Amino acid sequence: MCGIFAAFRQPDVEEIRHRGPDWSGNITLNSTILCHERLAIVGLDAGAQPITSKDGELALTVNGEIYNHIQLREQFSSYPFKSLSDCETIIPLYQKYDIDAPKHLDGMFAFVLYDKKQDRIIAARDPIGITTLYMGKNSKKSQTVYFASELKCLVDECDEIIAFPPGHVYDSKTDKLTRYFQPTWWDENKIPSQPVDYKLVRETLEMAVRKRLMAEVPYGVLLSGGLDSSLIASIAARETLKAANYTVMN
Ligand SMILES: NC(=O)C[C@H](N)C(=O)O
Repeated sequence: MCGIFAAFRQPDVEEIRHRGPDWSGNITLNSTILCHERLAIVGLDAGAQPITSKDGELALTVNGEIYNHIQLREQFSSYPFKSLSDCETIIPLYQKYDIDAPKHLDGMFAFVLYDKKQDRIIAARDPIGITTLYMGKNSKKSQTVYFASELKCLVDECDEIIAFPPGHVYDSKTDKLTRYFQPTWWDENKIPSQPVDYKLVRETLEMAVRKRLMAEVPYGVLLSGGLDSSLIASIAARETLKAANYTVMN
């Protein structure tokens, strides 16, 4: 499991080292530090983080898997990607959409992006909070904001800590958290009138499992033994076999 840590306008701290374990990286720009402990899943050889933009003005640290990264690469075909990392697609998304960037991601993620020119930090967490992220402040350093995958990175330094709310984005420019995930089904007045379409349920579940199998490393399924996990395991097994046959035939 990857781990991230960021201290906006206050470098220091080493508490996330135990995660990864494939790579440890950090970058300091102005007085902001971003750290990354990597468990390599996609873009194995060149996906080390923090990732920077070509001009070095943007730096990014991510714990997550971006399922629509191939589509995003196609969308930003003129962006000079440095790696095959799924996470690098967040940089051109930020350049185009600013704090709306997370709206265009399909995945589980927690990321922190630092914009050097603006001395600005953006952080976001996936729509339902699959990936952990905490945010902290220290009342004696009013300018400083901390982010980390684990609470223990922040407890010694911060006197105010929150679990970063799922589906939100933080912007240091306004010092505000904004909800970006606003699904239409949240409107309690919208009661679906369509009868259940079991074929659609099946296809949607299959698609959901398939897109999570994008790893370039071996994977497994943690089973509780109930109906849901058994279904997921059987779809995963079938999809893996299909992919293996396809690879052999080609
Ligand atoms: N695993 C991660 O959280 C980061 C990225 N998806 C990688 O494969 O390196």
